[in-house]
Amino acid sequence: MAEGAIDPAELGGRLVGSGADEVERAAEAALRPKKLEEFVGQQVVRDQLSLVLHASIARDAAPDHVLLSGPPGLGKTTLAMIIAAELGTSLRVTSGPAIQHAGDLAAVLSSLEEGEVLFIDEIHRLARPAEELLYVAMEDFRVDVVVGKGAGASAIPLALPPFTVVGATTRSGLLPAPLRDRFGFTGHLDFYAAADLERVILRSAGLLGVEVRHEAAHEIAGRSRGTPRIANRLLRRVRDWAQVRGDGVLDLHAARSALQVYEVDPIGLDRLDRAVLDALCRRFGGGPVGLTTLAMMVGEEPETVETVAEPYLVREGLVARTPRGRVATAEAWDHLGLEAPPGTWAAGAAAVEPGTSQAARTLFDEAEGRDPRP
Ligand SMILES: Nc1ncnc2c1ncn2[C@@H]1O[C@H](COP(=O)(O)OP(=O)(O)OP(=O)(O)O)[C@@H](O)[C@H]1O
Repeated sequence: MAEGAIDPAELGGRLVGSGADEVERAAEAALRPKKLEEFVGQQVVRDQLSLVLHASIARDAAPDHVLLSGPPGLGKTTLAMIIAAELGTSLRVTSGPAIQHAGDLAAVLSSLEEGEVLFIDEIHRLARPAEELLYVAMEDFRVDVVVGKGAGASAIPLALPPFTVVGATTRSGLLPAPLRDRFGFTGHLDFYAAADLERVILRSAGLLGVEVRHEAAHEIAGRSRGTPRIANRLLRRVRDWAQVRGDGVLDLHAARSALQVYEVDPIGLDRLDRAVLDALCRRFGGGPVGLTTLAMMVGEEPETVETVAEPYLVREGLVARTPRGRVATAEAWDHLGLEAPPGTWAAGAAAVEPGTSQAARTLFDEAEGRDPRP
């Protein structure tokens, strides 16, 4: 690597993608809040959860099962760890995709100790037989162990000690109602306000032992897509820049220069996001255009465009999903510094319906199976 170059290998992917790989998870571990009071923002969920936990501690009983829903990188795993820590118990971790058969889940459940917290990430991806086993375990603290095969098979009930399931999901709409109903408390994590992300950045900078100016924290927060994981990731990249090309202090100049190197624009769009907008507006006159065609134009798989770039573009009101395909909103044209020509969807939609971005968000929420935001 050339002297002064910044190595993006640690990222293992997109700088502003909200998922995380193994390498990144290790970097994140050091920055995780350990107590509820250190968990920044999400005031409503924090208050509600605090009541659930303190009541259970006062009663000396395992709390109700907890379901945490919300997009990736907003703190579901962190909250699960905090729940176990606040209860003074240990956390067992598994995930929907890791459990292939009901027997795998039975093995995990039957090894739980009294009061332990079982964290099931991506719980909406559990296979149906495992789901059914989980209902019974959550409700009756019992698993039925099947012995033998075929007509001679019998189920031997095995009592489990009281425990608490913390389920995390990015798609709560996909959870079957019987499973959702087994959770006594559901907390929905929403994207963070910029002021909260600034606090996340200042806290993380303290833990990393770097000096960050308020204006720099503000700048990074504004480009972090409402997501603490991205805020921490951008902070680490700005730290790299400051150490390699600056004087080690994370000031506004360092923040802007580093984020320019990584092509993260002032509202947090990266190269793929901009390529999608560009193709939509310049190549397809603002759409509507089908996902496959759009993906082909930007040289990506349709799934990548749909799951990686599109959610944020839709949330920001730059792209709308209509029954006839993707369309660029007036905000998208604006962001690219272009004027929506007459006859485009944006020009027409803006004239008919002034709250274009709200309309786009509503479409997105409906597509995600969530209630449209007010
Ligand atoms: N409220 C918060 N305050 C401070 N840091 C936070 C907060 N929420 C998340 N973080 C940080 O963001 C990173 C990602 O959080 P976490 O892994 O808990 O997200 P997640 O919702 O479980 O994501 P995924 O669904 O991808 O597993 C962690 O490093 C964590 O420390």
